Amino acid sequence: MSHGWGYGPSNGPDKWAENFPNATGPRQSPINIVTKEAHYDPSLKPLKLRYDPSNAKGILNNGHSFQVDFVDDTDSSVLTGGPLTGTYRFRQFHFHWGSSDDKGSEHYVNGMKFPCELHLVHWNNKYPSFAEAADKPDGLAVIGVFLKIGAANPRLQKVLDALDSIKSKGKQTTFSNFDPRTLLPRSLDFWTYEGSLTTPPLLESVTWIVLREPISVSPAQMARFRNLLFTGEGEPACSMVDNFRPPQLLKGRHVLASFR
Ligand SMILES: NS(=O)(=O)c1ccc2oc(NC(=O)c3ccccc3)nc2c1
Ligand SMILES: [Zn+2]
Repeated sequence: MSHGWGYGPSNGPDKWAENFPNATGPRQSPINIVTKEAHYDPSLKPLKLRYDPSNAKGILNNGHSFQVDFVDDTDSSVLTGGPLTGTYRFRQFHFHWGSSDDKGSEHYVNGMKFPCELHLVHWNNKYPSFAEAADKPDGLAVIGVFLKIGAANPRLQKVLDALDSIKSKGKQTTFSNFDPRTLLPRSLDFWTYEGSLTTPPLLESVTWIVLREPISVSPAQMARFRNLLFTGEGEPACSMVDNFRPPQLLKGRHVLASFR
């Protein structure tokens, strides 16, 4: 059985190009955001997020991260505004993190890494489904939020408390009545650029919207992310840590800023 992609020495980001040719494409993510080179664009609109907490469906360990899935068969949880044209339906959020607090984020800011990064994944409702949207240049919009070490974040508690029941790959449980807006910082100032999924198949279909203001996470809370396993029940346990792709070449792209 060919080993699937992952984050280890034999199947990690440096090996992905062997099976996923997008890996060397012109609009790959993540990137290092050099703030002085981000151009303020007054035509960018404020982000508009409307999430219906009752759309929360479940939480799943997918073997690469864990994700909280939302029902996306109506326009009840959507993202509009910012750099976007049209309406993007919210589908799921997930995280990337490190084995220690000095790494973990996928995007960097002026070369600075954060211990964790939250991604909220949305798809353009001009397409019939996520799958149909996922390979279109304007198909997806992902909001990235940095987590920085500080006081314990009470908004993370419900998510962290659910992790005990999805420790190994393939495990899932119900997760209901949750408003992802509670995970966002006060300011919705953002950088935006055209990029890709940061995991295989690395589809170049993502308008990235990375928030400038991080939210807090405590070292004890970070430890709970690291209790998860990449591996399934009955396999030799491998801690789910360092599930991040390093920054990719800009290849001529420009990053825009919604703020001066
Ligand atoms: N790190 S990332 O770039 O945000 C990223 C990377 C890879 C992803 O694959 C999916 N698939 C679905 O959400 C999905 C939604 C509905 C049905 C099947 C899959 N979302 C992703 C986000
Ligand atoms: Zn992600």
